[in-house]
Amino acid sequence: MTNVTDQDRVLIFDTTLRDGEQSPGATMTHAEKLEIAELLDDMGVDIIEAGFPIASEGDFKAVSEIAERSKNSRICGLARANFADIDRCWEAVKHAGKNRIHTFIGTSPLHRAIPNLSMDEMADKIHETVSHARNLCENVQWSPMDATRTEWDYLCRVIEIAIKAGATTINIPDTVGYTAPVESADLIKRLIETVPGGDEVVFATHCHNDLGMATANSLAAVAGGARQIECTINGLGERAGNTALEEVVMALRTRNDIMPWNTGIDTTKIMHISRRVATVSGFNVQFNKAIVGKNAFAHESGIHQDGMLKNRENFEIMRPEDIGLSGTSLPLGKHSGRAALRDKLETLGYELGDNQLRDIFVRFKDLADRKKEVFDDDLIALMTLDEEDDRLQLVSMKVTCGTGGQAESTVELEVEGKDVIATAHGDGPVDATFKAIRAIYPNKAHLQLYQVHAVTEGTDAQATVSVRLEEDGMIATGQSANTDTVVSSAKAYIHALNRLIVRREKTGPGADTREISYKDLT
Ligand SMILES: CC(=O)SCCNC(=O)CCNC(=O)[C@H](O)C(C)(C)COP(=O)(O)OP(=O)(O)OC[C@H]1O[C@@H](n2cnc3c(N)ncnc32)[C@H](O)[C@@H]1OP(=O)(O)O
Ligand SMILES: CC(C)C(=O)C(=O)O
Repeated sequence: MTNVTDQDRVLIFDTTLRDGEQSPGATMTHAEKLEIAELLDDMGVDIIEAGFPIASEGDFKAVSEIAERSKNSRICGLARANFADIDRCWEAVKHAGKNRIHTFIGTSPLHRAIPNLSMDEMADKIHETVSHARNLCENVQWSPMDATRTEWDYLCRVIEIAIKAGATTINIPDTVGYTAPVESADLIKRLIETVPGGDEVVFATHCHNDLGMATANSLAAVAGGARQIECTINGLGERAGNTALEEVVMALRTRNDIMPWNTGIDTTKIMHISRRVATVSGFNVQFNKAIVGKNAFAHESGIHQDGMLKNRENFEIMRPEDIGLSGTSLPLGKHSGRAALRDKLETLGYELGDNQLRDIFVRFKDLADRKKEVFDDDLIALMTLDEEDDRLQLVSMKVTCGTGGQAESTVELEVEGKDVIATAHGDGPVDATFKAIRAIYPNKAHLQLYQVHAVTEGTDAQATVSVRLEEDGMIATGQSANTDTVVSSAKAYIHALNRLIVRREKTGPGADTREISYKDLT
């Protein structure tokens, strides 16, 4: 085992600002780095790897300022195996109340070939550089890069040298995401047991996700005796990324029965920092990403929604509140059932009997078949529109429009039980459609208002159209919601006309002296 005093405690080492920033395109500004470091410090990250100070003036300044501002976390910088890197790193991290120099060199046969060093020459370099780092800083981490592809005997030898030279943490990087969970646990366990002094340092695990096993490998390493997990927010990092902080932390918390190790992370801060890192890095989180994906606590299908409404534990192993979300989301879509629809309508203030629910459910499914997600406004629009007593009903319509000529609209209406078709041309598809409706049902009503709102998000948003007609001082308004703006416009116009007809009738005999005349143009 390691020298972590509390053997149940796993240290969280966050490298979002170093390995995370190495994701092509994820570069963050100075101010953004300071903000993320503050959030990491505030959420209880034990060690923040704030950058690679020799890499650039900007990295040096960022690490220095993060070190100056740090409150609780230990601030660490990365350095290659040479004095210049280590000195520069120390210059930056020395401002922190708690600091660390992290120095590394590639120890696998492939990586030894890069600087063209023999095994003995590399061993000497490790001794020199770790000793140098330790003379500057009492907290030194050493990493044999590509450890999981390094020969066992050589790995033991160089780790022993680093420990003797003063390293306090030995990190075992799976640099190319090559290892598997069983191997990861076994490697750490055997290193701790075999390397002299192995039980006096902290062993750490640094996994990459090339085969999608970073989280599993990190947790297996902890089972093998590692007491520090290196990770990043949202799993940001080189290639397929690093172990995701939110995954290992929530896994340890949720399955503490079989993984009895704790972290110091305030998990309620996870969602906020995940969103900030996504924004500043420009790397959106995939919808189905564990813990922080948009769908991680969302249930659309009817059977799941019904189960959730009866008991959330039916389909949730964590509480969304534990990561800082306000609650579960039950988005309505084509897979939803009556239970979720009724629940949602009730929260919107609609109390429905069974028959009403049945009717609205049919209309809801019809809409959901045309739309990815049905939002609250969609439901309100569905509830508001009642087409029961309409004299004029839209049967079908077809519109041709574009460049090089007037728009043409052919509309088929059912007028008091009889189907009538008219074709008209106009200045755009809506104008042509209104003219076709007027050809079928002539009237002298003036169009006082025509308004379109996209009430929901996306290109498949529902367009809510409002139309106001005025005839002889009588005003009638109509509304409609549809994913097709022109269809929505036609329906709103027809809705207003229907209301006008009712108004005329309500003003008594003689009020509507005009005959309803229409032409069958088919
Ligand atoms: C697995 C990891 O994530 S390791 C960290 C990787 N991160 C980065 O590389 C990001 C920051 N890096 C940089 O800004 C630049 O690479 C710098 C400033 C560090 C170096 O830039 P340059 O001097 O132009 O070198 P360049 O990047 O072309 O090559 C890397 C050099 O470092 C050497 N090197 C690589 N790792 C180590 C090491 N651990 N110890 C000593 N030298 C090393 C290489 O052999 C090569 O040296 P050479 O130029 O003498 O052949
Ligand atoms: C510097 C080391 C720890 C690294 O990032 C890796 O090996 O992936």
